[in-house]
Formats: sequence, structure tokens, C-alpha cells
Amino acid sequence: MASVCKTFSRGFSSSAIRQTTIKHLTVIGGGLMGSGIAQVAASTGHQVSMVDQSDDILNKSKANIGKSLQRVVKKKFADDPKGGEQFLSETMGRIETSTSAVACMEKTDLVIEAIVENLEIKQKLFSELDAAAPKHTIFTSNTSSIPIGDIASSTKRLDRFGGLHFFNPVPVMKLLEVIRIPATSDETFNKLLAFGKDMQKATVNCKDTPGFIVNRLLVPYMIEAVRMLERGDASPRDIDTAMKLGAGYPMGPFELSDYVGLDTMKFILDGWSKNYPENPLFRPSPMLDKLVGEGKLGAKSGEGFYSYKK
Ligand SMILES: CC(=O)CC(=O)SCCNC(=O)CCNC(=O)[C@H](O)C(C)(C)COP(=O)(O)OP(=O)(O)OC[C@H]1O[C@@H](n2cnc3c(N)ncnc32)[C@H](O)[C@@H]1OP(=O)(O)O
Ligand SMILES: NC(=O)C1=CN([C@@H]2O[C@H](COP(=O)(O)OP(=O)(O)OC[C@H]3O[C@@H](n4cnc5c(N)ncnc54)[C@H](O)[C@@H]3O)[C@@H](O)[C@H]2O)C=CC1
Repeated sequence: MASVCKTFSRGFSSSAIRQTTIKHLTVIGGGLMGSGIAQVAASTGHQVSMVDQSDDILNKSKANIGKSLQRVVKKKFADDPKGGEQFLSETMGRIETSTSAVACMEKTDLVIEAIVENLEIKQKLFSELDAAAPKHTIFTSNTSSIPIGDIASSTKRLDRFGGLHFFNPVPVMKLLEVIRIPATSDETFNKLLAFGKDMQKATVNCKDTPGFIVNRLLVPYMIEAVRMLERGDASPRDIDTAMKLGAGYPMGPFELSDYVGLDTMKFILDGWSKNYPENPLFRPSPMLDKLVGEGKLGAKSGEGFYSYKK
């Protein structure tokens, strides 16, 4: 495994749209979210190191970024194919990959962690990074459901720690939730807000509460749909059709659960039901547990509530 950051496409001179103090960021985790965050950061002029556990995974992440960029180019450069090509190669050229997050720390201003939704694994990662990163480097997590304060407690830089919660698919969804813990300094928080603007996202602020704003409302709704199915009230297809045509949602709750990943949904619910056992909205779901146990994780594994096998 390579332990240094390597560029996979030759860069062009930066045509950065805007730049704050964040010039270089390290995105850890090149899955659904990490690859989207790396893509948007690079396309808005930032230098990016994307880290994952193996070169195989990173190659898939790069391929996914390439495909997603093609969709952006098709839309934004419909009348300018040359400009589109240049945008694509410049963006790819700003992304390096590595299997060692520690090796990327020296030059990085901001870390965005987007690895598996597990507190112990996130804490272990951040305590290693804390020892390696320069003093000014800001640490953030893209966690869906774990308290930012619990993750930050593994480091000695609580004033330079916050939450940056993006939405899937990152290149399309316009929102970024910016979360501060009591120890986050005003300077750090303002830098995170400015970075959000640089990423061309609309930012909202939220305290470090379970699920922040969107997931605190969205996840109970999605799980309530699964409970309807468990009771045999209606089929996934009918529930999805009802919410799309009756409530104007772009995806129904089962399509969205498959899109988010059933493993991620389970991680969220397990964490909340353990921490808040008195809240009936956070009860585990036997059907969700069964699907995840069978490896049916949604669109990314080829099957969840629906089948995606070709
Ligand atoms: C769990 C958490 O912690 C938080 C979360 O993220 S919760 C999940 C939040 N996300 C959502 O709720 C997503 C809800 N779904 C949607 O908004 C839409 O279904 C969708 C944007 C995903 C797809 O939209 P759609 O109209 O069904 O499909 P599609 O026509 O393929 O895409 C719409 C546009 O987005 C673009 N697009 C979609 N996915 C893309 C991607 N990954 N990269 C780049 N562009 C993409 C398409 O190119 C298309 O562009 P045009 O309009 O110019 O043609
Ligand atoms: N799926 C979604 O819709 C959303 C997820 N999130 C959050 O983002 C995070 C990532 O979620 P996804 O991208 O969906 O997961 P994913 O499963 O698609 O990707 C996670 C990636 O992290 C890598 N990884 C795991 N441990 C690692 C480590 N120690 N070092 C480096 N890489 C490691 C895995 O190999 C994998 O490629 C989670 O905290 C999740 O809760 C936030 C918003 C939306």
C-alpha cells in the first residue's frame, strides 16, 4: 500500500472560484460521501488529498468522481465542450490519493472525515491525526448521527474541531450543516462557514444535537416507513409512490434508504437507541437489521429494499 499522497492526473494552474484560508484539505473515506466531498472541493479550487484503506477502493472512488464530473460537465458546459474538458482535467488534477491519512497531514488546513459511522474507529483515527497534524489544522467529521463532542474528545484540539455535514449526492445537494461544540472557537467556526461558501453550499448552523437538523427529522420518517412495512400496512412501492406524488418528495423513503445505505441507517439507529432508549422514534427495526445482516445494504451492494442488479 502506498503511504504517500500521489497525484493521479496532471494539474493545471488553479482557476479557483474563491479561496479562504483553507487551501488544502484531506478527505478521509472515499465512499459515497467522501468522493462527493473531494469532487466538490476540487471543483471549487481546493487542493484535495483523498484517503481510503486500499488503492483498489481509491481507484473506484476516482472512477465515481470522473462519472459524476461528466454529469456536471454535460449540464454546465453544454455549449463549450473544450471548457468542459478543461474543467474536468483541472478538477481531477487537484485530487491526490493516499492510503495514509497521517502522511497527508503536514500540508493540510482542514480534515473532513467521512469513514464508517462508528465512534471508536473515528476516535482512533483522530487521535493519530492529532499527533501528526500542524497546530493550525482544523478537524471535522461528516458524521450523520454521532455527537461531534464524543469524536473530538479523542484529540487535544477541541477549539479547532467541528462538524461539516454534507448531503448525498454531494455535487447536487445544496445544503451544508455546520456544527460547533461548546469548545469550538469563533475563529474555527467562522472559517468553517467561509469554507462552506467556497464550496458553494448554503450553510445552516446547528448545535451538537442528535442528527443535527435534517437527520433528526428525516431518519425517524424513513424508519417509520419501514415500521409500516413491518406491520404489513402497505408495500414499499406504494409507500414510495404515495410520498412522491402526495408529499412532493423527490424519492420515497425506501428509495432514499437504499440510496443512503441501509448499513448507515442501521448505524444511526443503533447509536441513537443505545443513547436515548426512552425515545420510541429511535427503536431498532428488525427488518432493517435482517437486511443488513444479509449484506443487503441498498444501491451500493446491488440490493436493499429493491434490487439494483442488472
Ligand atoms: C444520511 C445523511 O446523513 C444525510 C443525507 O444525505 S440524507 C439524503 C439526502 N438526499 C436526498 O434526500 C436525495 C433525494 N433525491 C433527490 O434529490 C433526487 O432524486 C436526486 C438528485 C438524487 C436524483 O434526481 P433525479 O431527478 O431523480 O435523477 P437525475 O435526473 O438522474 O438527476 C437530477 C440531476 O442531478 C444530477 N445528478 C444526480 N446525481 C448526481 C451525481 N452523483 N453527480 C453529479 N450530478 C448528479 C443529474 O445529472 C441531473 O442533472 P440535470 O437536471 O441537469 O439533468
Ligand atoms: N450515506 C449517506 O447518505 C450519508 C452518510 N454520512 C456519513 O458519512 C460517513 C461515510 O458514509 P458513506 O460515505 O455513506 O460510507 P461508505 O461506506 O460509502 O464509505 C466509507 C468509506 O470509508 C472507508 N474507511 C473506513 N474506515 C476507514 C479508515 N479507518 N481510514 C480510511 N478510510 C476508511 C471505507 O473503505 C469506505 O470506502 C459516515 O459517517 C456517514 O454517517 C453523512 C451524510 C450522508
